[in-house]
Amino acid sequence: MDSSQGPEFVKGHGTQNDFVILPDPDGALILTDERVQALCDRRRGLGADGVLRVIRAGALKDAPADVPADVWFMDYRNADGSIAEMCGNGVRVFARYLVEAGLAAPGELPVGTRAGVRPVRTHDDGQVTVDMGPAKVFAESTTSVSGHSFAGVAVDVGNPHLACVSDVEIEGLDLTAAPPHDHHLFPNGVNVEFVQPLGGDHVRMRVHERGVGETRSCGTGTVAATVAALCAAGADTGRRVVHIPGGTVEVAVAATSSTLTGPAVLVARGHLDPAWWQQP
Ligand SMILES: N[C@@H](CCC[C@H](N)C(=O)O)C(=O)O
Repeated sequence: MDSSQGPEFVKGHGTQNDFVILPDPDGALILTDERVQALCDRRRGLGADGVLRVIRAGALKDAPADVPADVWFMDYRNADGSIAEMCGNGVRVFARYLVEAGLAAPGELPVGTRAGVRPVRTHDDGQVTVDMGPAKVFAESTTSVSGHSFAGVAVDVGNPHLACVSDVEIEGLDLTAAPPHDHHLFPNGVNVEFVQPLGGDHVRMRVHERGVGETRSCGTGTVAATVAALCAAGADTGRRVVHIPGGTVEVAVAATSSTLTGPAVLVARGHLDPAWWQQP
């Protein structure tokens, strides 16, 4: 890196869930909560829902032991600086970056995450498929928004979700504040999805994300939404086309795993100003 330049960044999104990508293979950057918050701030920073640091698993102290040291690891941070175990849209954008940067060949590639290694496949049409691992229902719970009460299922997608299926018109829900949740069931917070069946395999979804707020899409959330929609239809496995404000993804749920397929777009590349990086 030229000493007159700050760290390199790339901006990208998956169905408008947007991220700042920070290439940092050896873990040289000191990625404080304050820097993540500033990077994600849409006025004083670049603006994003989260940060994806690109680091070799062997260079990250808290990488899970089952992630080989030479695998590229997605060190994900929410906009508030908090660490989350998994980010489904982020993994797609991360894989797109690895291929565009010449760090991985197109096609099948592994990505390390705090939920373990996730196999990813990049497609020539710009779509990316992630094997999201098992999505496990572990309880039932409730929340309430805009005067409506919602019953939902707690789903572990590597990170925690409460996915609520109803016939309520979700467009009108006020998601400016975090929906209330059971703190005993979700001691580390929760992502809350509101799911509206549209007929056939199609559902509409909105989400309030832990550590971010309402986002235009949440990949792990679309998996939780699909599990909940299948449950509501009396099924354990199947597929759903999930329509989120930022676009459309396809989710398939099998007995022991799930896949998420959707677009991944790189928007811009550049370098942070060195003075800004020192005092964001
Ligand atoms: N938007 C992400 C989820 C990011 C993490 C989530 N906010 C959490 O804290 O668990 C996705 O695409 O899955």
